[in-house]
Amino acid sequence: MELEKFKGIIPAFYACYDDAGEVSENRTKEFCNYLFEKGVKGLYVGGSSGECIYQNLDERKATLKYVSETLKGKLTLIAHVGAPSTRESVILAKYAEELGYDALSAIPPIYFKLPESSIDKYWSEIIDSTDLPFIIYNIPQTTGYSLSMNLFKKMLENKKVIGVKNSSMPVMDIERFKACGGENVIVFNGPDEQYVSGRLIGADSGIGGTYAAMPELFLQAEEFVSSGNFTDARRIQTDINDIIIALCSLNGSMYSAIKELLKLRGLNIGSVRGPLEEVSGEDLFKIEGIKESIDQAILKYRR
Ligand SMILES: CC(=O)N[C@H](C=O)[C@@H](O)[C@H](O)[C@H](O)CO
Ligand SMILES: CC(=O)C(=O)O
Repeated sequence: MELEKFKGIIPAFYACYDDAGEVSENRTKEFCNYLFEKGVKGLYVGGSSGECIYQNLDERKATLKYVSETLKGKLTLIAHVGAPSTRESVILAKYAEELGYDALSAIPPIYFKLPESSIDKYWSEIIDSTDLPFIIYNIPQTTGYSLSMNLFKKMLENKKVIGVKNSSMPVMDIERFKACGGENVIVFNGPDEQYVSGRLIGADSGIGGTYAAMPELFLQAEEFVSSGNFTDARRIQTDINDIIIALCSLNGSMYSAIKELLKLRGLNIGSVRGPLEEVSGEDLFKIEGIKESIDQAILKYRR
């Protein structure tokens, strides 16, 4: 399996809505082109940032389709197909394969706290439904399940499993998954606030929810890491973290803050879907300052 195409900055794609809150073909395609022009490696479509659990099957399929129509063959496309039931996940997986996606990914089952045997079965049924490679999504803070080394090893016995996107907070988890998987397995850094440390401890690549808000800064961080310039890598991580903390300190959800920020950066992809809340009142004005910080950080490191 050729893993190079998965190595680089892979933003998690946001849900793109029109002003009435419906999935928007135009805005989805505009967002695709925006990120392509920034120079990212690929996209992770339909995950947390894609508001997957708030969209029905048709809406998720539409988004997968618009993205592949715009970027197939141009960027590495990963389809997140995790859904409440195995049945729906398999429908999405087969559809992503038809559309030419490069890989599938899924969170563990949500809502019921199921035993590990059910998680194994869930992922395996998705994997068996197509010929695509599969990336496990470990995100204990939202799913309540923390991937065990046992299940990780067991999943790796299936050659279609190429890696894990690890969003748990201890960077050591990345080191452990990498030590267990070795060279032929790809570990993606999840927490954007730890991109640099994740890469240093063994992550081969990154998939993140705030990359699309400031792709320039993550691309620059990656360049510092890969060229061994750790002083600047650490400095830019601090600038990134100040920005993420500012985005998360507003009323409303982080995704709403990011979408308002993107409007100031010249791209309108609508707002968020309830129960996610919109940023409102005084806090809306603070986003102007966050945009300034991003602009300044971009200039600071540009040579
Ligand atoms: C818990 C969560 O959503 N994690 C995302 C995925 O790994 C991250 O990319 C965050 O969006 C990011 O680190 C900001 O906190
Ligand atoms: C990485 C992320 O935020 C997502 O799952 O969409």
